[in-house]
Amino acid sequence: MTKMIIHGGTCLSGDVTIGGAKNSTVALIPAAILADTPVQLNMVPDILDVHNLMLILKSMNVRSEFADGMLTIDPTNIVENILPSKAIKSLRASYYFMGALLGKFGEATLSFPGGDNIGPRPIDQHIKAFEALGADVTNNNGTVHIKAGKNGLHGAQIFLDLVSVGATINAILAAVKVKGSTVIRNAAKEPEIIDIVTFLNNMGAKIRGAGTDVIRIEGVEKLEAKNTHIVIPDRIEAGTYLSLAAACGDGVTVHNVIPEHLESFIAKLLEMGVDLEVNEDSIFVPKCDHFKGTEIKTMVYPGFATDLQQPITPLLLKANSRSIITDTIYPERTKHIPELSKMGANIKYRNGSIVIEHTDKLTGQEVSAGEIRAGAAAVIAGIMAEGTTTIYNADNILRGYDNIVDKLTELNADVELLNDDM
Ligand SMILES: CC(=O)N[C@H]1[C@@H](OP(=O)(O)OP(=O)(O)OC[C@H]2O[C@@H](n3ccc(=O)[nH]c3=O)[C@H](O)[C@@H]2O)O[C@H](CO)[C@@H](O)[C@@H]1O
Ligand SMILES: C=C(OP(=O)(O)O)C(=O)O
Repeated sequence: MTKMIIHGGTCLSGDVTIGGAKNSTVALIPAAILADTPVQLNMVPDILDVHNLMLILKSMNVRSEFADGMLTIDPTNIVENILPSKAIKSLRASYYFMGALLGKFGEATLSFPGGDNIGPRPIDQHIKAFEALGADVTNNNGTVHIKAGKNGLHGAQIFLDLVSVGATINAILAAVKVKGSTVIRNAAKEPEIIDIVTFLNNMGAKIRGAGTDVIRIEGVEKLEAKNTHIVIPDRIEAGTYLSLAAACGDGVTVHNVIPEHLESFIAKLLEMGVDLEVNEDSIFVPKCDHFKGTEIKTMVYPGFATDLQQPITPLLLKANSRSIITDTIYPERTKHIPELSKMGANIKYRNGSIVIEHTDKLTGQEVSAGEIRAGAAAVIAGIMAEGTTTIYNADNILRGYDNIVDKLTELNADVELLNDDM
């Protein structure tokens, strides 16, 4: 495990460039095994999730190489194999191998996926989709076995009971090479889903409607990569740096942003009085001294992302009035509260909502990154605080923040990573 040391109190300025989206990349990599040719992805973020997915690929004899944001994956010699359960459990998105392997071999056996500890994360809707496509699914002590039933896989009508990013993508991966027509209704609309569908369609898939709540798929026999797929920018990483820049910046430009992917987040910052300058693919955050508290409810896209409720919290501590956050997606996503409280934050969990009051001063402390975005909140709080903050379990941050130490250092923050045993 790794710890992050932050000497707080610095004022940030300059430029930061956002990497490719974690939540696209972690689906694109499993999707790549459906290809009948080698595949190239560009703008791939250098994050632990990518390295763990590469280990899973290796266990299936799929060669991958990663350098300077370019990831090459060659699935042409893929074999069915037992997947390494440590790597599977290190991240949530390993569940995309369920859909991808089912689509490739008509069968998948996987341990239950890991990922952030943010409350219950069932996969019943993924299973519902696989079953609708004709698969039999069993779960034996955390090992999920999915196998095409005696009539094989077939196109299907899938109605998701709730809007799920993972179930939508898994249904697409399972159905893209299945004979016949599949329709996914009540599908999630996140930009990452459009990215995966763009990747598949460029290889010959026939998928329409990504970005709406009805996705229609005509199964195809072959998927052949003819060009390099460029991963979309990470809207959650962008939101994290925007929050950081508003909380402790003296003029910061965040580059490689698609502002349309961040509309609800940008609207909140503007509503609070953060005077953002939104350009075509960058956002300038000026020095901000006064802003108001606000109310936030996390929602499915295009609503306010659950993954940004913790990163915006340290900024809300600086507002001159109370803020309230209600996470409707993951109501138990509160691992940051005890850690920020230790640092002096006036923050409480009350009646299912997070109540944040103005806090004059944060002080450096020893805290833990209980999950990726709780870790992001601790990083921002640590930079705002007086003194030194040590964040344990920093691997959770490195799961999804590309080159975070270099990016923060470039902005003038005093941050380093150390092995926990030092
Ligand atoms: C790798 C990845 O892309 N992770 C993102 C993805 O996670 P993930 O795909 O796991 O999240 P979902 O969109 O599936 O979850 C949304 C809600 O549906 C519930 N649910 C989901 C599936 C299911 O079968 N049954 C069920 O009840 C979940 O518990 C949650 O309350 O979307 C989340 C919500 O935007 C983000 O926080 C994660 O960063
Ligand atoms: C919850 C998250 O990730 P994952 O689904 O990969 O655990 C996140 O990125 O905030």
